[in-house]
Parts: sequence; structure tokens; C-alpha cells
Amino acid sequence: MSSNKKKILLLGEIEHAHSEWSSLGDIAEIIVPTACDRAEFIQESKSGAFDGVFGAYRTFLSEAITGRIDEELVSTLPKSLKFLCHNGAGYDQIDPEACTRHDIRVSNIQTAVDDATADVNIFLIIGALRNFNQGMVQLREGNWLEGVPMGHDPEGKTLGILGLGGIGRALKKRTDAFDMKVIYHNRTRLSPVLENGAEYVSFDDLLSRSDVISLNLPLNSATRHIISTKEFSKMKDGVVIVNTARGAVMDEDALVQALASGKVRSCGLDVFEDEPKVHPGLLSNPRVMLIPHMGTHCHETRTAMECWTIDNLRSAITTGKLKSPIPEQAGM
Ligand SMILES: O=CC(=O)O
Repeated sequence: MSSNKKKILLLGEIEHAHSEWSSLGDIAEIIVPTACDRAEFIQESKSGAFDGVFGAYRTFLSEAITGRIDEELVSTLPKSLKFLCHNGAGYDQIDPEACTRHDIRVSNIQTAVDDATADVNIFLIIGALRNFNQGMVQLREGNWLEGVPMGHDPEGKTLGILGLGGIGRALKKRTDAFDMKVIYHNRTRLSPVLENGAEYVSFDDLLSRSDVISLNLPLNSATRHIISTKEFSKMKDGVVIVNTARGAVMDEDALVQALASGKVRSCGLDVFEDEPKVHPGLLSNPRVMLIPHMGTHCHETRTAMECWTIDNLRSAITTGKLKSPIPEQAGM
């Protein structure tokens, strides 16, 4: 007897929302690939193992199996695949145009990641301003404050948020508690309600006026290396930079040089251009506070992210529409 459950491809693992995932079993039949890398995955797909799949759930780490979701990969997937639900806010591992060409609707996570990522963001800002990493490194080496320079207070400093989206706005709320002056730049100015007191400035003004710059914008072809040598040259001497977005929005070689010249006094990074590799010039510099992409590395947020992604799949199966389509496909 043939089942009328929709076939769903699981790319990656469900780690928290186990009961929500098993209840999806009422309306879905789950297919798990056996491939360990992209070549095997493409082979598996071409062999017909995924025929009839209607939707897919994918995680950030599943890139190790599929590689980037690009034209080459998408063209090997069955035409029955209509929905791709990504467990993450940033979807730079997916080529939206390739998906649109193949009539695949993509969703990402909106809002569920904002608070946890903004918490890491404020931790990095305070840590970088106050030279906490240098203090911690010295302490573990048995030295009490040896060579650790005086830090700077956040109070009264100008924070430039590049990309005042959900995470940027959650960061703004947190920095208000530290009496920082917040300026921001987006391609389009936000409404006063969303600005919540942040001053809208041009990109160049953000670079030249900020004491601390926070990168909170998505990675795509327009934002790759949006911060590089030319942009560093427009910043204040001794600027502090924090990145919780994606490593490749900043040119890491240029950052290492800007740290060496003193243009950048200290920085805090949760993301890197070539994760899990970290540029040796960043690893060896105690003025750089480093975290291994832990923006959402906490039980409650990861559970909420999985539930959000499962909700998108459920909505695709039951209504034919995604709850949170990526902006490139909004209204399609
Ligand atoms: O990096 C985390 C995310 O994109 O959700």
C-alpha cells in the first residue's frame, strides 16, 4: 500500500527537538543519505535514492556532505524537491538563484537566533575594549597583568552597527545598557520604531565615526570583503572591530595588517573566512578575542532553531508555503 506521506530528506542531524521531529513523522517519511562527501552525495542522488523527495531539512554542518547548494548540486536533485528548509539565519552556503531556477523554495531562520548572537556580540565588544583576552592569556601563563594595557570603557563610545537587522537591533538594546552612542548603516534606512534611537549614517560615515564597529550583515556577493584595506584606512586609529556575522564579510589578511599597524587596536571574532581554520595572524595575536562560531551555541536557542526549521517543513507539507522564505524569494 503506498503511503501518502511526503518524503523529506534530512541533511545533517536533529540534536534537540526530537519530539517535534518525530511528530513530523505523522505527515512525512524521512530519507537519510548515506553519502559522506559531495561526490558520493551527487552519485547517490543520480542513482535515484532521493526520487520523490518533496522537501529537505539542512543544517550548517551538512555542508561537509553536500558542499555548497549551488547549480551543480541542485541540478542533480530530483525535480520533485520543492522546499529546502535551512536551520540557520545566514544562508550563504545556498545559492538562492540556483534554487529559484530549479523551482526550489528556501527558508531560513529569522528572530530565533537574535538574542543569543547579540549576547556573544556584546561579550566580544566588552572583551575587546577592556583587553580581557590579554589578561586571561597572561593569567594562564602565570603572569599577573604583565604587559596588559589599560582598556577603554564602553560608556560614551560610538558603536557603528553595519547591518541593523534582527541581531543588530538586539545588540543595540544591549549596548543601550552601556550608554553607547549607536550609529548604523543599512542599504535602506529603517523606520524610527526599528531604529530605536540609532542614527542612520552613510557607510563612509560609519567607518570614520565609530570607536567600535560591529559587523552584523549577511554574507553574499555584495558583502564579501566589504571591509578590506581601503575601508580600514577610513577608520579611526585604534578602532575596535567585532564580527559575529560571517568571516568573509571582512578580508582577514587586511585585518591582520590593520592589527599590526595599530589601526585596529583589538577585535573580537566569532566567525572566520575558512572555518574551522583560523588565520595564523589572528591566532597568534592576543589582542584578538577568538570564539569558535558559538553565536547560537546554547540549548534553548538551538532547540528553538530546530523547531523553527521543522515548522517551515510542516508548513510546506500542509499549506504548500514556507513560514519564513528567504528575502530573495519573498512573495514568490
Ligand atoms: O551562524 C549562525 C546562523 O547563521 O544561524
